[in-house]
Amino acid sequence: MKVPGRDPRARAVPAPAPLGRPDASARVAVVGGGIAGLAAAAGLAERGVRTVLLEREAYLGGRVGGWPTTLGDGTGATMSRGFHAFFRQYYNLRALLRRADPDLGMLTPLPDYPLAHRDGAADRFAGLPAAPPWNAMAFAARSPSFTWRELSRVNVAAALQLLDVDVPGVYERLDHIDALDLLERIRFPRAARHLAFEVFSRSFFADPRLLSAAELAAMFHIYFLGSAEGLLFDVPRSPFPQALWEPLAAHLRGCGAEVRTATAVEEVAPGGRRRFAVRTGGSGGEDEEFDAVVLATDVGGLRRIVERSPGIADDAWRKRAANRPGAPPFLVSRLWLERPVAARRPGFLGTSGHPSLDNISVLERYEDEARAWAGRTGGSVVELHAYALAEGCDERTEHERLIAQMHEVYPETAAARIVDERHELRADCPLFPPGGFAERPAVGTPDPFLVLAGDHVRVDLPVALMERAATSGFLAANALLRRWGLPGHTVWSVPDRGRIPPLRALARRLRR
Ligand SMILES: Cc1cc2nc3c(=O)[nH]c(=O)nc-3n(C[C@H](O)[C@H](O)[C@H](O)COP(=O)(O)OP(=O)(O)OC[C@H]3O[C@@H](n4cnc5c(N)ncnc54)[C@H](O)[C@@H]3O)c2cc1C
Repeated sequence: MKVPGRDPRARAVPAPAPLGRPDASARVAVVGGGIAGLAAAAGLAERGVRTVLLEREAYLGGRVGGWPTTLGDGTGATMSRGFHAFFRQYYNLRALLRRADPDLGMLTPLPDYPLAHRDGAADRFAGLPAAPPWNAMAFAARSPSFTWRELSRVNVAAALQLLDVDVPGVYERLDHIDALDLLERIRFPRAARHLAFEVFSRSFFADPRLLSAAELAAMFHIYFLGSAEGLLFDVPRSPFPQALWEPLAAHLRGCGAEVRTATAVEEVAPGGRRRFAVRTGGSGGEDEEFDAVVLATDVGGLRRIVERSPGIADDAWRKRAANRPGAPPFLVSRLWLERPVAARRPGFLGTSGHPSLDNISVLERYEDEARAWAGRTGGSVVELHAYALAEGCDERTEHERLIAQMHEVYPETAAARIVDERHELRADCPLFPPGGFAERPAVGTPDPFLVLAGDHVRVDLPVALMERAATSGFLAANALLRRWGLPGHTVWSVPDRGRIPPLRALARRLRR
C-alpha cells in the first residue's frame, strides 16, 4: 500500500472485514458538520448509504468553519475561529480534503513557524531535518532554549519515555499525572518549557496542570519524535468555506448525501419504522427516522443531545457522554489595520511569556481574501489568539489586553488605526485532564447503530485535534459499513510506536 506522505513508516489500519451480504439501503443521520461529521458522511455516502448531514450552524466546518461579515468600509469578509495548522502528518484529514481537491492545491505551505519568547529568545522550525532523532538533535543544538548545562541535568530514564510512545499504552503509563509533572520528572530545561507548552499543551487550550501528561507525550510523538513528516505545516489559501467546505459539500451531494445546515438536532429516541427518531428544530420540531446515527458534535452539543435522549444506549454510557469536560474559553481577535505590519513579520508567530497572547498571524501573507483587502487599502489583516483564559473573563477587557500585547510584539501596529475588528470568545474545545482517559467514550457505544466521532473521542491511534476528528469520523463510518456488509476505508497514522528500537527497549528496561 502506498504511504500517504513522505514517512515510509506511516501506519495503515485497514477497515474491518464486512459482515454478511452487502446492503446499502440504510438511512443514516450524521449530527454535526465539523471535520468529524464530514469525514463520517463522506465515508458512508461514498459506499452508497443514504446519508443526511445535520448541522446546527448555517455553515459547515465546525470550529474550522467560517461565516460572512461586512466590514465598516463596506467590504465583504469571512470571519472564523481563525488560524489552523494543517500538518503533513494529518493523513486522514488530507484524505478527506483530497475528495474535493485531489492535489491539495487549496493548501499552501508556511515556510517557517517561529516562536518568540517575551524575553527575546526565539526558535524556528525551518531548515530542520524532518526525521527523528535528527530533527530533535538539530533543534536542541541550535535553540537558545537548550543549554548544555541544562541538558546534562535531564533525567534520561524519564526523557526516554517520550521515545517509547504507543497508544493506548502511553495513557496507561502517564494519564494519572499532568503535563507539568511530566516535564518536572524529565527535568526538561526550564528555558525550553515554553516550547513544549506553546507548541503542544496550549494548543489543547489548557493550562499544563489541567492536561494529561499522556496527551502531551502523544503530542511529542505525533508531531516531533514519532513522525518523519516534519514540523512545518500548510494553511488554506482562501477562507475555510471557499477553500475546504463548499467543495467538500459538493462532493457529498455528488455521492447522494443530503447536507442540511441551520438544522439543530434536539433529541434522538427509539424510532417506530426505523431504529431511531431524530428530532430537529425548536419546540415545533420534526421527527425523522433513521437506521443509524453518528453523533459528531462538540462536547457541549453531545451533552445537550444526550440529556434530552433518555432512550438511547444505556444509562452508564449516557452519563459518561454527558460529562465530557470542556477546556477554558479562548479568544480570537481579528483586526483590519489601516497600516501594514513590517515586511519582516511572518505569516504566523507563536508567542510565549505574555499575559494572554499565544500567537499572531498576518493573514495577507497566505490568504487571498485578506491579501485583496490589504492590497486595496494598504493595510494589514492581523489575527491574535489567546487560549486558556479564565472562566467568566470579561470579553472587553480581554480584547483590550490582547491588542495591547500586539502593540508590544509588533510595535508598528500601535500607530495603525483599527479599521474594523471581530472578536470570538468561545469555549467549545474538549479538555483532556489527568486521569480522564478511562472515562473517554470511544467510537462504539452500547448500541451498534449509534456511533460517536469528534476530536474528544477515544481513538487508539496517535492522532490529535483536527486529525483525531477526521480519523474518528472515518472509524465511525467503518463501524456502520461493516454491519451492512460494505467495505470501509483504510485510515493512517504516524508510526504507532517509538521509531528507534534500541531506545525503545532501553526505555522499557528503565521503566521496570
Ligand atoms: C482557535 C482554534 C485554533 C485551532 N487550531 C488548531 C490547529 O492549528 N491544528 C489542529 O489540528 N487543530 C486546531 N484546533 C482544533 C480543531 O479546530 C478541532 O480539533 C476540530 O475542528 C474538531 O472537529 P470536530 O468535528 O470534532 O468538532 P467541531 O468542529 O466542533 O464540529 C462539531 C459540529 O457539531 C455541530 N453541532 C453541535 N451540536 C449540534 C446539534 N445539536 N445539532 C446539529 N449540529 C450540532 C456544531 O455546530 C459543529 O459544527 C483549533 C481550534 C480552535 C478553536
